[in-house]
Amino acid sequence: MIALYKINSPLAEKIADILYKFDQKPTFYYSKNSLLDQIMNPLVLITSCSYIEEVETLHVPIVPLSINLSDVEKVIQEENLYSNKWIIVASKQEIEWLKLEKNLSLKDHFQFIVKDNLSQDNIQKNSIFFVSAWENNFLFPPYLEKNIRYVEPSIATITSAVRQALSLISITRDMLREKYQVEAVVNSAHDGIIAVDRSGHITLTNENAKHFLGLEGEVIGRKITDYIPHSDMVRVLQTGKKEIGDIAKIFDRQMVINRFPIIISDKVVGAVSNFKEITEIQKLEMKVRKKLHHSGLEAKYRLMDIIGNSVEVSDVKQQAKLFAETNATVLITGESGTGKELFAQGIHLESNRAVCPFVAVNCAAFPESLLESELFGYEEGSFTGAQKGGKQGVFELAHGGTLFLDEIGEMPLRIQTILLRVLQEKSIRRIGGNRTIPLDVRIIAATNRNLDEEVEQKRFRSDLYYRINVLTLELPPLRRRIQDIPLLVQSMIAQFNEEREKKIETLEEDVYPFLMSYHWPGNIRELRNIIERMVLLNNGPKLSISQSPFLQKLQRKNYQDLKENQLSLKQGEKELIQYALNKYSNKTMAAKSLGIDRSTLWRKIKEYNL
Ligand SMILES: Nc1ncnc2c1ncn2[C@@H]1O[C@H](COP(=O)(O)OP(=O)(O)OP(=O)(O)O)[C@@H](O)[C@H]1O
Repeated sequence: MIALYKINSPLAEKIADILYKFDQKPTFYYSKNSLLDQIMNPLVLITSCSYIEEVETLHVPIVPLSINLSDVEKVIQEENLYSNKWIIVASKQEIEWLKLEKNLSLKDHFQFIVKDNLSQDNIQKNSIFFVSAWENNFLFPPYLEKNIRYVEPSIATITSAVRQALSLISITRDMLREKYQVEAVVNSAHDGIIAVDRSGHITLTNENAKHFLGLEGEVIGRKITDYIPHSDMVRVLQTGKKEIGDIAKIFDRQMVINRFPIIISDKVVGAVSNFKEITEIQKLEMKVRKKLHHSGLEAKYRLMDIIGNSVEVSDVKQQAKLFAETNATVLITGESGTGKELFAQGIHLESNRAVCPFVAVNCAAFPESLLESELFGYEEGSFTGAQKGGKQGVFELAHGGTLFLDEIGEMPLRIQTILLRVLQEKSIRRIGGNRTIPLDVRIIAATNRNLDEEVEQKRFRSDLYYRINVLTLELPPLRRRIQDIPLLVQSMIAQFNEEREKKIETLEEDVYPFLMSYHWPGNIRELRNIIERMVLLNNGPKLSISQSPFLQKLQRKNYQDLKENQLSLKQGEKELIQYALNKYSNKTMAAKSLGIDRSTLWRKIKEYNL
């Protein structure tokens, strides 16, 4: 909107007509107070240059309107006033304005008198007085009436002022939009933000900054050093250098502070600082990790979900529970497929790190160079093909939680050395980076190798071995816990039924002896695979050997295995007989299920002391 300040008729009507042509509705104000009540955005004032000082303090754009010398010359020409002496009477400001005009042929012939200095002494009767239209309330002596000409700004002058006002409105609108945008950004930030000008006066701040710095009331325009006597922003103003990640105390709170110079045309014109409480960053970090954690960095199995009632498994579960209460590194040993990762997850979920990420990495799955970046991450540009912005390694992803290093026995010696340093220093350095990132990660390592032997063979660092071998969990192979097979099988059938939409109820009883006498080199993973294939290929309610080529194969394989290894054969036979005896209270039935006669069964019972 364009407001007209202290503009009387007939000039007011003239300006209003021009404004209407530009689709603008004129609004007239005659006192500063009425204007103060009405200030709205974006508002531009058109007023005589005589009143500029009056309205300057309103901080709205002003377009000065004045008569100009060509307006005066036009009157001279129209009335042919060439023989007279010409005096221009106007306010001090308007005269200054007129004197600035250039290239006018008659300029040097005018005498300028500020209206307040007009007196009998400087009034010469034969002069012609050109009085600015704004000064029409000045009282001239009656005998001079005929010598007075009131000069108004021409249509061209007014039109140019209106055009100026319109372009100011559009600039103001853009500036206001930007201002609101900056305010919204600054206020929506969780950081404290404060900016100062070249001389250290505060030009902008948000509520968080006020809160952290304990600022009250209007602080804009005040010196930053009034509040923070040794403010580091003063140094940034002097050096023009940004300072990132400074850690300092502000009123007992540990803050991370960034400071940036504001540079225009190579000159430091101010500085801006943002700061955040370290605890806030840690909370955010935790949130991000939790989010990541939900997208895959999560443990699923609790210790109580691990199936098995055998003494062997119950003991290990008991031990794992105790380990979960500590923060110490755990080494889980056991053959492949015995459930080492399951136990690692169980310990994590039982520990006070349960809400934080559980990250598993298989050290045997990566070539040396990739394993290093997988574990410790890398900085941008550290090698060809490195991801923009760098990449977090699993150590960083597991911060606050547990990192499961599976098959640690396969880790190359060079990486073992880095890992040892990380465990000692509790911090990592990304590849190609020079900053140290402190971390809180619990390590659970697993191996199916004999690490003592690996150390002896110098394939595993002894110092790393001692470091990770604080608490050891030894998982029994499946052949040493065959009593758990029926339970495992039932739970697997239930799971595959759900996954494959099948309705298999159980396994025929006569299958168990074969499953229980097999030596299971692949342990539970192998059992799982076999059951899964059987479920896939059967539609009846029960899984039986005759329906399953896999079981038949297993039967033959079992026989061969037993033949190859007399010890296993004996052990398998003993366990098989024990199973049959537990299962059938009647020895005839037990013998029948084993495919032997009663007397052989009795002999075996004696032989194995059953
Ligand atoms: N007690 C259990 N109950 C049910 N399933 C189990 C049990 N233990 C292991 N499994 C299953 O066996 C498979 C192998 O388990 P896991 O990966 O934990 O073994 P691992 O010892 O870590 O093997 P590897 O040494 O090969 O990495 C998984 O599919 C797991 O779900």
